[in-house]
Amino acid sequence: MGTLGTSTSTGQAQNELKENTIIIVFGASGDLAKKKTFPALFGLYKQGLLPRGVHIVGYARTKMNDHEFKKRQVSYVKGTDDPAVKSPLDEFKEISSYISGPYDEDSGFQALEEHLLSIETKYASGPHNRLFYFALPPSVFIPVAEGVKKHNYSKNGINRLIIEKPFGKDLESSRELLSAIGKQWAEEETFRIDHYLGKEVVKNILLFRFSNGAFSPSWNNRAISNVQIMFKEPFGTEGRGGYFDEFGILRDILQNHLTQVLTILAMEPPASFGAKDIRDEKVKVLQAISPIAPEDTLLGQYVAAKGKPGYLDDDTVPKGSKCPTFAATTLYIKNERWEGVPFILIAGKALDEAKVEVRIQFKDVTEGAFKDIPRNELVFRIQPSEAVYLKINAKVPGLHTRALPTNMDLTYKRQFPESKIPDAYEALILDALRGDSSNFVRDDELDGAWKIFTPILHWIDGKNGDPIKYEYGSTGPEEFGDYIAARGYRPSDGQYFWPTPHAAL
Ligand SMILES: NC(=O)C1=CN([C@@H]2O[C@H](COP(=O)(O)OP(=O)(O)OC[C@H]3O[C@@H](n4cnc5c(N)ncnc54)[C@H](OP(=O)(O)O)[C@@H]3O)[C@@H](O)[C@H]2O)C=CC1
Ligand SMILES: O=C1O[C@H](COP(=O)(O)O)[C@@H](O)[C@H](O)[C@H]1O
Repeated sequence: MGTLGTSTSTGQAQNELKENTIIIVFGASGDLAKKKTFPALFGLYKQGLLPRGVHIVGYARTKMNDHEFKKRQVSYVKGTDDPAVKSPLDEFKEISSYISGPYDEDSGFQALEEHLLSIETKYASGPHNRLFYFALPPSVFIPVAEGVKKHNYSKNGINRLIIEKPFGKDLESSRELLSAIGKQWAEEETFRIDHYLGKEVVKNILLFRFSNGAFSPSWNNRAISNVQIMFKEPFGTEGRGGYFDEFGILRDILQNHLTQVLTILAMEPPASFGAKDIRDEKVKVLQAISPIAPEDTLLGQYVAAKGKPGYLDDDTVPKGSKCPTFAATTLYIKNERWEGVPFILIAGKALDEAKVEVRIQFKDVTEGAFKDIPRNELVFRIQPSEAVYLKINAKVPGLHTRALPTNMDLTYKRQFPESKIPDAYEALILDALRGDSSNFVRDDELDGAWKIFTPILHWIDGKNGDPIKYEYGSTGPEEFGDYIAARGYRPSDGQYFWPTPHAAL
């Protein structure tokens, strides 16, 4: 079986950091570091996938002693330890350390450098590599990128920089960010992470599309009516309101995660599965999409219900904020393959369930006996319970002629019972260590995505488009059903009776 990414042609990852490597996590006191970055690093460590002799260094302003840092660092790591034996978790804590310092003063980076050098004296001579991970708010990306380049850039080894989204707030600020960081860091050194590109089912879309000839003839506007890419979370901002209110659901989820998924669904076959060819094709999709129109956008904000607080009840949210916590918007790709097919992006917080999925709805069967039968749908369930399934109509067995929508089902747990589904952050950090940027966001992809979203974001920031209230724990604004119906979506559940006089026996 072939593999994707830079490992395809050579069978070997390129410029892999195999030893003498320190991973430095900025923002080590924060939510992302605690919930995702450190657990992913531990996951890789446990599997023996980090470079030999690796060290992890956390950096942030918060003053913490070693004990406090390590307690926090592993607070989201799953599994229990047997206190009688030295566990991988103990080892992981031993190779980790913490330095506190500012993000905008030389002194902090100088202290960090001393610490890094003291670790490196224990390494064998030869190149010393450094992977810098920015688990930071974008407001400090630039000073930290500059400080690190000035004081902490390894002179004799490989340096890499992983930066978290959101990359800016609109096209202009994103370009400023790109340009400021680009002055110090080469594009090949910069890995812009969008963790949805590390999710197993998202990675499967490429393979599914381009290795299954059965689907190629119908992957276009002749067969497909509409596509929904939907993100649902059953909890609200809960303490992250300060961050969230500045960005809103469009910048938090739609402009990056869902748009990235869209490009993979819609791209033309790449010349190869190398990083450049894949990203070239994704950029072409973005360039073929017009900016989003306000009339194609439905905005919502959750209110208190079922004993749960509303968005405006969160102390970290400014009073009277109009920030959308739910959005549905429709993108049209102006090319021969996709002309006329609505790609509906939907994301909401505090909804009725946790679910992220892509739903590709095929057109009705043409005139004739089955013209009213439910449509086929191909669903990629990204999470939870990863699956790909195709809704098809089948005759119910028996002496009657009744058709029922049923599923051809590839549920991962059933189909691959032995396989562990990797965590997205584990997969992407490993890619960065291996120098494979296929699943990271290139500068022109970012530019393309911001061009599509900036006008609607400015329109919303100008206090236009009052969000519609929806209850915590609901399916979103009541208008949502009509919104997707108006864009061609038809629910496909229910039974179907054969349209003949002796139908339902
Ligand atoms: N949390 C999550 O689930 C996800 C987050 N992200 C992205 O990761 C990045 C970090 O997110 P998250 O960890 O949630 O954010 P936090 O608000 O927890 O910030 C991380 C750390 O940065 C420092 N910090 C926070 N605000 C400021 C500020 N205004 N100026 C300087 N330093 C500040 C704090 O450390 P100290 O004060 O100690 O220096 C904090 O611990 C963001 O870009 C976010 O969009 C992406 C995907 C998921
Ligand atoms: O980037 C973000 O993603 C998380 C959801 O990530 P998931 O892997 O759990 O689906 C979201 O909660 C957060 O608001 C956003 O910044």
